[in-house]
Amino acid sequence: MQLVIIGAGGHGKVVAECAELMTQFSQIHFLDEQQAHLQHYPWPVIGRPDTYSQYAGSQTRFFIAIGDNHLRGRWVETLTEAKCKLATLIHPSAQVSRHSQIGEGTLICANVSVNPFTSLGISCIVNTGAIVEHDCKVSDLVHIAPGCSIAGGVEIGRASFLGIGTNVIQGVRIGSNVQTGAGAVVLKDIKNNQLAVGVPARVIKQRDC
Ligand SMILES: CC(=O)SCCNC(=O)CCNC(=O)[C@H](O)C(C)(C)COP(=O)(O)OP(=O)(O)OC[C@H]1O[C@@H](n2cnc3c(N)ncnc32)[C@H](O)[C@@H]1OP(=O)(O)O
Repeated sequence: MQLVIIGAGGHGKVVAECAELMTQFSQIHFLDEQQAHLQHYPWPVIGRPDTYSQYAGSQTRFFIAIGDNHLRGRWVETLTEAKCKLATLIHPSAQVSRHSQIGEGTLICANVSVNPFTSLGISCIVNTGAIVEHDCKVSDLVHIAPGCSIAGGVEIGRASFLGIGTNVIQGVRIGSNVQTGAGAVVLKDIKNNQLAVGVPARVIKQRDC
């Protein structure tokens, strides 16, 4: 099975290394706009993203290594319409409960813990060292940045981004397209399309839908 990763930026490197450590892909390639500048990579950059269909087939899995949640979502739509299959990548050092559900195209990075009866949607990023406790519902396209701790029974809506080191107490509901700042401590619900920062987290801005 070969893996074709769309996006060879910083996040792409983390994705490729995770895939390499999983040892189930015979080849790992990138598609990126910056093909000419990335020849030093250990994983070849074989074309631009818009050439993806050339690589589709039963022996190929795709992974979208784009940090922007909304842009990643557009790629999910494109690849799904083209019937391209997405890989789900789980770093060997991660602890993922067998009683949790992980959606297609999701990345679980090094030293992450996902506890029982938690579900993660399609094309989420659970970044390095994050903890997602029991009974959480994490919707599609959510990014949980490195070092976040999400307590039990938390809900996180579509395409939200929890900034690095965010802590969320149990039972909180975070809407869709929410962003939290680095180090935020979320003690109460956050509605859709809001940016919240600080300890405790307070909403400071509306985000574009
Ligand atoms: C592997 C990886 O690298 S994954 C990526 C990890 N990266 C992150 O998690 C980034 C998180 N980003 C942040 O925390 C940013 O500071 C953001 C998104 C909150 C900034 O949002 P912006 O809309 O640009 O806000 P801006 O910088 O104008 O700040 C607005 C106010 O919030 C304050 N503020 C910004 N970030 C924070 C924060 N994390 N905590 C507390 N206050 C903050 C600013 O000081 C400013 O206050 P002021 O109005 O009193 O001067």
